[in-house]
Amino acid sequence: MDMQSRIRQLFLASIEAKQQAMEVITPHIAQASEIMVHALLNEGKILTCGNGGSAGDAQHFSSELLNRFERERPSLPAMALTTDSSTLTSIANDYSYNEVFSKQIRALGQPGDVLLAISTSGNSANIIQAIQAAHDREMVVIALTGRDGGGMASLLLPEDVEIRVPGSSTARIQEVHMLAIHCLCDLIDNHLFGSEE
Ligand SMILES: O=C(CO)[C@@H](O)[C@H](O)[C@H](O)[C@H](O)COP(=O)(O)O
Ligand SMILES: [Zn+2]
Repeated sequence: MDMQSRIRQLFLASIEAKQQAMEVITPHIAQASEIMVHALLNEGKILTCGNGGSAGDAQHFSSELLNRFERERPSLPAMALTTDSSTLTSIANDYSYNEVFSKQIRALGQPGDVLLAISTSGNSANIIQAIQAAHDREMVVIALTGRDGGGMASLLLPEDVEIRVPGSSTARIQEVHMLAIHCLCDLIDNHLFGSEE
């Protein structure tokens, strides 16, 4: 296959992944945005984590809250747990890579805060431990997953929300995760600062 055909094929696969996901995850994105708005209105903050591309997604979301999304508005409290290399390397070195997020959550998480936990497989051990730590700190968990939700899905409590993207390609699931994150930013801004068409 030539390069341009391959690129078109990838675009079409991404469009199809988004169309399939739209039917399934729309209500869960709405529910997740309500939980985040409730936390932000009650002095809560949002902590985010993920590995690889999902670490980038976690940072993408927190920067849009901390700085701005599409309009001028006050900064909102969010923090990615993926960025402090001293903390990450020392926890991984002294304890285990599986604890790089959970240890930070046990220190920073407060009751009423939200954890946005991102994993396409739902099976990354450090994300699973992050969810356990968030529950211990009485935080609500929003899980962005894929495939069958993995170990993350079975850990969630009734007050948590899973946004599970159908499909099995990590790349396609990540592309839908990014759209879901922008939906969350849009819904949060509209709720807190008035709707914009
Ligand atoms: O971005 C990509 C693939 O598109 C990779 O970096 C990918 O995020 C990494 O392999 C992650 O470690 C996968 O973890 P997870 O989504 O299963 O939790
Ligand atoms: Zn990637």
